[in-house]
Amino acid sequence: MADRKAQAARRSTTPPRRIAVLGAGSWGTTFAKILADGGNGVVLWARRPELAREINEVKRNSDYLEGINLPRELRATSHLAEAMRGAEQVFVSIPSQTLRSNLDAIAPHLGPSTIVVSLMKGVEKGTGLRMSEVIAQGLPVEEERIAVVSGPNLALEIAREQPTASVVSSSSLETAQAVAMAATNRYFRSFVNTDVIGTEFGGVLKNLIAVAIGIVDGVGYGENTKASIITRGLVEMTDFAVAYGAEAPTLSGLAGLGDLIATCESPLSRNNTAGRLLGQGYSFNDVVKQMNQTAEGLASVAPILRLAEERGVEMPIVRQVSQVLAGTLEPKDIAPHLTTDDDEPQGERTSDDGQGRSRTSVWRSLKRAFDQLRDGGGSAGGDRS
Ligand SMILES: NC(=O)c1ccc[n+]([C@@H]2O[C@H](COP(=O)([O-])OP(=O)(O)OC[C@H]3O[C@@H](n4cnc5c(N)ncnc54)[C@H](O)[C@@H]3O)[C@@H](O)[C@H]2O)c1
Ligand SMILES: O=P(O)(O)OC[C@H](O)CO
Repeated sequence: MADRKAQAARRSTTPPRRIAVLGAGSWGTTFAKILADGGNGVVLWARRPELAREINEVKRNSDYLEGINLPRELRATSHLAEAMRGAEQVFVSIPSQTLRSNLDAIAPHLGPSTIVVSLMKGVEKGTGLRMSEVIAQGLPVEEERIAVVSGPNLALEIAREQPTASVVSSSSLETAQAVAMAATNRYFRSFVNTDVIGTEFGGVLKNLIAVAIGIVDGVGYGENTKASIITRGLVEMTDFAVAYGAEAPTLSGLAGLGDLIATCESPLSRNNTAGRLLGQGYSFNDVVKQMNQTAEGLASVAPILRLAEERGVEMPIVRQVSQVLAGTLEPKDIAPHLTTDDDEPQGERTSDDGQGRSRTSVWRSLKRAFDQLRDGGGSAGGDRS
């Protein structure tokens, strides 16, 4: 309580932060609203001048957020330099597969202490890199000034100001806190952690499970099938992320389980919608043609399976999704029980008991926890306020 009061007092006495949001699609525009409603000075970069004009003149983004009134203080521009001038924090919200090609244009406008924040939930197809890794490769910014935001964040619900929480993660707790301070308002709360790998992979992997849920929904299966896929899906997500260095508790937090529930349950989810169309019998190409917004899961399936293979992680549900996308598995045959070629009954491996993880990943987690204790701290995973 005292903390909250101190925070509020600090907010009312500090001048507004200057913030740029790059990408005026549904999430970029919603996030710009979150930040503007948090008292920050926000400029939103839209590629199309007519969209920037609509946002400035009538405070609407009718293509992406129908019926939503945007804050009066929010400004938009189609000039990247103007959006980024003097920005302390730059939030990037464009499709993951387009990030790298935008970095050269962004780089010259970064200040020496600008924080760069990824709002994206995909991995790069060719390299399998997470978005924060692509940013680190392509921009002159140290790892400590890179953050990611991920959580159960369906844009339209938040644009309607429905209470929501999310996670800001950075290898620097100070950076995560600075971003979380900016990205908190009366309807949106940002928690922090330093598990960038877990937070980012949570957002990527839940998309793949949401495609699976959409597929079985489209076929007409009911709640048992979906609950089985969600539960087994969380095991796959945790096994994979831990094998790549994530803290297991992060996958049980907002950026893992939280986002998995939101995305699997909501018809607002584009990944879920894409899956439903596949389940109804549309081909992959038809689905891509019908989607007028970004469904990141479709591009992430192949690189995630490649990465899983490299570390010996089994991902039967994600593999079945890739087979449905390729047209080699009938949507009606997707099932959580197809986990092994072996007919022997398997022990149930849950996401929190560690038994399902390979010995190497359990060992890696233990070693990391031990190293943190030995080095006198650092922050473990889990969502912290
Ligand atoms: N919409 C959500 O609810 C939501 C929530 C959390 C995270 N995300 C993530 O945010 C990211 C953006 O998603 P979105 O929902 O805003 O997508 P969107 O399809 O609504 O908007 C994408 C935006 O990127 C722009 N864009 C497209 N190609 C581009 C290019 N080559 N260069 C620059 N800009 C380009 C488009 O003009 C548009 O403004 C995705 O990674 C998504 O997973 C979305
Ligand atoms: O619409 P989706 O499927 O991209 O999901 C949006 C958000 O990631 C939900 O947290």
